[in-house]
Amino acid sequence: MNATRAESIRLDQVRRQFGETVAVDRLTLEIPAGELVVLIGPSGCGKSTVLRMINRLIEPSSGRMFLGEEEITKSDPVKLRRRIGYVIQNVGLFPHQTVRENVATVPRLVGWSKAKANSRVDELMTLVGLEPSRYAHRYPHELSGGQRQRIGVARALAADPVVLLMDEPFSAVDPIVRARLQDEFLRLQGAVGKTIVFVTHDVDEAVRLGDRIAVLSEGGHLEQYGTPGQVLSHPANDFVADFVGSDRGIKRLAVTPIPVSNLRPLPAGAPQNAPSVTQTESLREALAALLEGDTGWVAVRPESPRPSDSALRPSGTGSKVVRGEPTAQPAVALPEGGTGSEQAALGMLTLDDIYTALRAAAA
Ligand SMILES: Nc1ncnc2c1ncn2[C@@H]1O[C@H](COP(=O)(O)OP(=O)(O)OP(=O)(O)O)[C@@H](O)[C@H]1O
Repeated sequence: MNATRAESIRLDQVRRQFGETVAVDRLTLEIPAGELVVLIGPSGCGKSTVLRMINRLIEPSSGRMFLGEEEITKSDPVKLRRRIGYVIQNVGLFPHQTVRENVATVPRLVGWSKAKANSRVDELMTLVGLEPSRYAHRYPHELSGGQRQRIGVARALAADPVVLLMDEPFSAVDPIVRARLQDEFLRLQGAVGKTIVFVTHDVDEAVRLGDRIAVLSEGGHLEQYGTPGQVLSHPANDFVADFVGSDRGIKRLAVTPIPVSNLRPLPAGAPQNAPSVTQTESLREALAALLEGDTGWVAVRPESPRPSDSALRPSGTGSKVVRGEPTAQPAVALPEGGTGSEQAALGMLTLDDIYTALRAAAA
C-alpha cells in the first residue's frame, strides 16, 4: 500500500470545561502531517478529551482546531469522523459482525462497492498480519485480544483516513503482545505515514512510538512538546522530569542512534561470533548485545542485505570497508573473490563509545 493522504492538525487555545472541572485549558499544539504525536500525562489530565474534541465527540468550550486548512468546528461532524480513524482501548468491534464486515464498515458507509471494500479488507488484514482467508469470516469473540486490537487498527485505516486517533489502543493486552503490537504498528506507520495522535500512560510506549511527545499535566496544560530525545535529555521542568522517571538516561538509549560515521575499526582477527547489531538499531540494542557477549565491544553491521555469519571481517584484511551514513553506496566490504553475500561490519563500539554517543546526543 502506498503512503497515503495525511493532514496536519492544529489546536489553537482549545479549552473544555465540564461544570467546575477544566479538563483542557487553552491548549495550543501543532501536529505536522504524517507524524505520530503521543499525548502523555497522569490520569485525568485531559488526554482523551483532546482526542474526542478532534473528532468532535466532544465540543470545545472555546478555541479553534484545524485539520489542514479546514476548521474542524465548522465541519459536518459525521463527515469529519469518516475521515478520522479512531481506535480505543477495547476496540469496540461490532460483536455480531464478522471481521470482514467490521473492517469494511466505513468504506461501505461512504459508498464503496462491495468488491472494492473487500479488496481493501484483504489488503489491510494482510498489513496487520492476519491472513484474510483464516480470519475474515470469524466473529470478534473468536479472536485473541491482540488480534482484536489489530482488527481495530485495520478498521480505523479502512477508508484511508487523513488522521488516526488512538486512545490507549494497546493497554488491554499483556506486555509481550503489547511489545509485538507496537513493533507491528511502527512497521505499519512506516507504510501508511498517517498523522497519528496517540494517547498513553506509558512513558516507554511514548518513547518507542512517538515522533514527538506532548507531556500534559492536570487541566490539559502542555508542560513540554518535543522529540523523545529532547523530553528525556532536557525535561522542561520538575513535573516532566518526575513523570518521565529517574531512569530517563536508560530510556534515552532507546532513542539514540548508533553513531555510524564514528565507529572504531574492528580489531584484526575479530571472532566470527562476536556480538553485533545493525546500523539502524539504537544504542540500547548495542549495549544489550555488548553486555551479552564477552568481547567488550559490539560490531555494527550494514543493514541490508543480511550478512552471513562470516560478516565480521575487520577492515584492512583484504576487505574494503566503506564507512559512512546508512545511505552511502553499499557500506559493505566485498571480500576479494567473495560471493557478494558476505558483508563486513562497518566497525565497532566499546562501552566508552556508547557512553560518549549518549552524552553527545543529549548535548
Ligand atoms: N463527560 C464528562 N463529564 C464530566 N467530566 C468529565 C467528562 N469527561 C471527562 N471529564 C473530566 O475531565 C478530566 C479529563 O478527563 P480525560 O478523560 O480527558 O482524562 P485522561 O487524561 O484521558 O484520563 P485517563 O488517563 O484516566 O484516561 C477529568 O477530570 C474527567 O473527570
